[in-house]
Amino acid sequence: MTLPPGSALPAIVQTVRFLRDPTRVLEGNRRRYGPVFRMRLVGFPPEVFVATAAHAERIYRMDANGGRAGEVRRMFLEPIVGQQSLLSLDGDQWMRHRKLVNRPLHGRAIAGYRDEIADIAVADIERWPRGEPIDLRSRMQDITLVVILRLVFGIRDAARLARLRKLLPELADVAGSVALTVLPPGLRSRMQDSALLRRVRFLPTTRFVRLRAAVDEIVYDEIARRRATPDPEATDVLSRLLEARDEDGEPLSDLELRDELIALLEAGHETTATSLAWTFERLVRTPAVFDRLREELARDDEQYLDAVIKEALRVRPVVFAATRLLDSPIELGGHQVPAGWLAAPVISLVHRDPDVFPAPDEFRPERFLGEDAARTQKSWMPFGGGRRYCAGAQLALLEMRVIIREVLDRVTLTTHDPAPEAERIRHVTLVPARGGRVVAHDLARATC
Ligand code: HEM
Repeated sequence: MTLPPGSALPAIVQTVRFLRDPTRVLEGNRRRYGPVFRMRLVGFPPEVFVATAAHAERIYRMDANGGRAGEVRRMFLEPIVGQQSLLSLDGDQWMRHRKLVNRPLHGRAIAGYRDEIADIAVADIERWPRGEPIDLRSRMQDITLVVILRLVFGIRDAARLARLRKLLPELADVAGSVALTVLPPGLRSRMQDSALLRRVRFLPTTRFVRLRAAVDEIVYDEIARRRATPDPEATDVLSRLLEARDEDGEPLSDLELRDELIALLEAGHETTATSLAWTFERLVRTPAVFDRLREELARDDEQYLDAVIKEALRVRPVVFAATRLLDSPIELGGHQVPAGWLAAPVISLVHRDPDVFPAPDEFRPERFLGEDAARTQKSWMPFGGGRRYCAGAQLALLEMRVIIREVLDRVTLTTHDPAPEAERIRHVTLVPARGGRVVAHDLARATC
């Protein structure tokens, strides 16, 4: 059996092209080589990409045995999320964490969050300037950051909340900056650990270490305070994790709790904010859908809202691939993929499969309503798949539902530019190149 087909261009050329326009490169490769193709990206093992739900499913099935997602993510995320979180662990350790973290992030545990998410959103929307362009992605980041700090970290103290609201975006920015991520991991950690280099202020590692230390000080102090005075009524995720015990009756250590909190923030804050920004970016450019959504919400029917959210996550999935590192070889589409390779279901390509989603570039929430909905099920994977399926998917969908409703209850949004915003790569996500720019108008004034 042969290796999957792919470009013979040098890795550096493939990488530069990919970073400039990932969707176009991936689409181009699918057209040229079919639904299973290989690429070389600088600094990473050889990688196979797949573009159909059936092939993606085969890769997700490796989660039980032979596919490591944690090791892949550590290549990007270890400096910020550490080694002891759901994002970065594999094997039995990962399973122990997953069981403990799943409980506070599911079903009834988060159902009670609705009102608090709405209050956080309303407080922010009230402050939006009216009649001038705003960058929706950063507005949404503000909202989803406070949601995580209050409902996941359980922070109530206003001064502490304000401090983390300032520090965390700065930390995320420097952690994801090109200057830091291009450094090979070994060199990066030596630079971070060197007392001498830490005095060189302009180095990205110096700024990163300083910010991480400032955040850690607050997070560890919060953990210590809450251990000292547990509140049995508290419903935030940290309070529940402090109570949680594994099968051997062991709690999570302070280090594990720290890594887990930062991982939930890292995985859950920008992804949700960007998905919301894309949803509005699509809505303002598809007036018929926007009008129908308003009408259905006025009737208090959320079915169409759910379809809008699904369609936005389909046509603009923020995480474009759910990558695994292969422990053992796998056969994909008649090709042999060796152990040691990366294997990535490309979510954005699966979501554009024209056999499942006719006219895939159109924003058509109706695909997810009525009889059509059933055949989309296996091919809709914005939250990944297999055992590593997003642990915060229910919370993310709840946030999106509540925040969109609160926005539409208060303002109407318009754009002067009918052209779609381009996709720009940021860390492992695809964000709107102009930040999801819209103009907000007070509802009362706009409708009179
Ligand atoms: C719309 C928003 C979100 C999107 C699109 C999203 C997407 C994803 C994707 C694609 C993965 C990788 C799955 C895989 O490898 O198969 C993932 C993993 C993860 N997500 Fe999300 N996510 C979102 C929101 C959240 C939120 C709100 C949280 C928690 C507060 C969260 C926590 C996690 C965690 C902990 C993982 C790692 C799970 C594991 O490996 O066991 N995510 N997410």
